[in-house]
Amino acid sequence: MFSRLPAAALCRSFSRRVNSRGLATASNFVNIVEVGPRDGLQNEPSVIPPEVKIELINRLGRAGMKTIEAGSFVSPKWVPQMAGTAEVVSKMEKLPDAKYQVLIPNQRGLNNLLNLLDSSPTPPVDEIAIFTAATDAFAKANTNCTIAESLERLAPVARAALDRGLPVRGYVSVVITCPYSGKVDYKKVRDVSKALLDMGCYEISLGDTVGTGTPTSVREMIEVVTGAVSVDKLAFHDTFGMGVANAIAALSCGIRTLDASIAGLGGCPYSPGATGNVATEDVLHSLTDSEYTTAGDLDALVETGFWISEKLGRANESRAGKAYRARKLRDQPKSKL
Ligand SMILES: CC(C)(COP(=O)([O-])OP(=O)([O-])OC[C@H]1O[C@@H](n2cnc3c(N)ncnc32)[C@H](O)[C@@H]1OP(=O)([O-])[O-])[C@@H](O)C(=O)NCCC(=O)NCCSC(=O)C[C@@](C)(O)CC(=O)[O-]
Repeated sequence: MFSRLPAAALCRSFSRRVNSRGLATASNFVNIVEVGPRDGLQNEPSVIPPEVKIELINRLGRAGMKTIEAGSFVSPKWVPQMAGTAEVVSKMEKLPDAKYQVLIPNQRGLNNLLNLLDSSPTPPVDEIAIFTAATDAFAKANTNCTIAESLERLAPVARAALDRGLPVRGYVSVVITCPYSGKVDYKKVRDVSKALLDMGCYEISLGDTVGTGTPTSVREMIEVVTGAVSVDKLAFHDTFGMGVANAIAALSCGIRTLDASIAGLGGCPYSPGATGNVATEDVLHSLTDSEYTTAGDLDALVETGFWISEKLGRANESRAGKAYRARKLRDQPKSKL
């Protein structure tokens, strides 16, 4: 099964193309960005010990995830759960063939990261992600400023990060619906994506933060955005039950990077009513025996999904994870149960 092979092995069988981050890509190779340790955990109500976050990142790396968002350097007053990110990234196991990124909201966050890099013998992270939104209402709720103000704030952050050799990924939230101002104008998604690319972002992740997207609306949105932005620089991120269907719709439009979160964890604290992200296990399962290939050991990810769900005392939201676990229990000899 392709999805269980390491990325390097998968890529060898395709004509190689190297993107701006140096990762080998092929026309049907899908990069999955594992956002569980950041987006997945940021909204959890109880304090998660750093050792659990570190173990989660380590397990995801060992399960073959090639891009892992390890945490964020945001204000702890806004998102208390991410307060210990410096400790987490300093102590996590950093595998040489994986990329680790952190989310940065402003110059203060970047300075905190750069101080950490300066005092670390080896860089704990490889790149940063910056974020804004397609509506002023959401940008204000999430970052206390309008879109225009956020772009003004982020431009020097991106420049400084690039000067330090840190590639920058861009997020645009609420690309379909805004929880505060309703249906989103896709032209705004296009313009904000372009502004982030002009700042030097190597890729834009389009977030259906509320999770109201359907394959039809996702295609419509991508069609408008790709009028101005090259398609291989887009990624798709989803937070609700249409995630897998929307991910497949995005792939059919040429998107080759998908954000996903182990066990379907997460969501933005400033998107009221939204449930978790599309589960990594579900995305991997949906690519099984398909025209697409990806990295990641599905068995190890299923176990990791159950492990973190148990640690958090919550239900595992991955349908595929639950089905694989049930099958394994069914197939196990009775003596081992
Ligand atoms: C942007 C700000 C900081 C503006 O917040 P603000 O209140 O306007 O900023 P401020 O400069 O007035 O700072 C407020 C306090 O925070 C401190 N502070 C300020 N910055 C930092 C920092 N970097 N690190 C540590 N501390 C910081 C600052 O020092 C001050 O402390 P005080 O003086 O009151 O003691 C705030 O709104 C913020 O941190 N927002 C982040 C919210 C967030 O993390 N949301 C979730 C991530 S986005 C997401 O999940 C969506 C995504 C990306 O996954 C895609 C999708 O699905 O849509």
